[in-house]
Amino acid sequence: MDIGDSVIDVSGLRRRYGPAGDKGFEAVRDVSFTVGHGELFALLGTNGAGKTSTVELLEGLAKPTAGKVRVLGHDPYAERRAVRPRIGVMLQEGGFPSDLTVAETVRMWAGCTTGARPVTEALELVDLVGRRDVRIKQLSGGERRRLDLALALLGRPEVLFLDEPTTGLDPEARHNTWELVRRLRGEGTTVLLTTHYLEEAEALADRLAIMREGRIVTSGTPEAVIGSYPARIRFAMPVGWFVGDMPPLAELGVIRHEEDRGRIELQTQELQRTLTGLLLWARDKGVELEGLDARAASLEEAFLAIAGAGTGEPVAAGGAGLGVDSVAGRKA
Ligand SMILES: Nc1ncnc2c1ncn2[C@@H]1O[C@H](COP(=O)(O)OP(=O)(O)OP(=O)(O)O)[C@@H](O)[C@H]1O
Repeated sequence: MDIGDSVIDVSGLRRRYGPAGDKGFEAVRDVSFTVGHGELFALLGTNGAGKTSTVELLEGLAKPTAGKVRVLGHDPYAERRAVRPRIGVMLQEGGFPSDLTVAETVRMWAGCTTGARPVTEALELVDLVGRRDVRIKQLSGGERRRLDLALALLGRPEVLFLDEPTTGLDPEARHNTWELVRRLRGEGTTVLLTTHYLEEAEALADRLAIMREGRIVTSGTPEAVIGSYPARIRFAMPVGWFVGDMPPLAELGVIRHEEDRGRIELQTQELQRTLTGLLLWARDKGVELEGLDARAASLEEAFLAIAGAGTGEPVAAGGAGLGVDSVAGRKA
């Protein structure tokens, strides 16, 4: 399989809990996306947005109410036997017998896995070799999470589903997990990640989708999603100078500005143009822009604007349509 071939293909996916009509609840509403070979795709959204309900359909754990799912070219529910040995699944709750040790658990799991990695290799991947003889019930929450990951990786899966893989991990363990996920992706593993950590999605994802109320409301590369939100320039005007002394803000590409006790914030979709205009003006007038700070929007800002908005319709940034689409783009 070549890079770019689609490994996960989802179209018109719907999942309803309970009966049709008012008594039931449709958690996934017409979701479509593809994930290419060796790509890392992150599914984001607030609690209850429908991420787990979607991922469970991809893992073959439930049958969609409507729509199509293909993983490695197969229907993961109807053709579970063809798909299951080639995927690795890290659920939110592992739920292992708590009296077994770490090594016993991995060995037990390996017994049900074709072509399993040796126990030590699996534990090395997640830095748990030193904890191999500890009982599951004595592990910390973060250590259990790492064991969940080791088990998901046991069969050297071609497709890896990671449901909030770093929840409860300390910063070092989180960064180690990121490195491992990057390495696996570098080796050609396709990864579908759900996470509440936006910096995790920003650091790892080739593309991401933000869900709200069962629908994908935005998708694209992290750069494209972030780029559709305005950058901000902040500074303080020296005493005696006012915004009105500057060139007309619209001519500098400013789409919005705020002023609070001499602190100015300019928002722009054209950071370089606005900043250049501002700095040329300041130099010409000999104005010192105190505490000057210019930065692009963060994924967090974009996420809050998109995921937090009230309706099920695609969200507009600064009044304009987002226009961000699922054009494939890969991180180097
Ligand atoms: N078995 C179920 N029966 C009825 N409703 C359910 C069931 N499972 C989930 N839901 C509902 O479906 C919606 C989507 O839930 P889901 O777990 O997919 O969201 P999520 O995006 O994964 O949330 P989180 O970030 O909290 O894990 C929620 O409103 C939830 O209450």
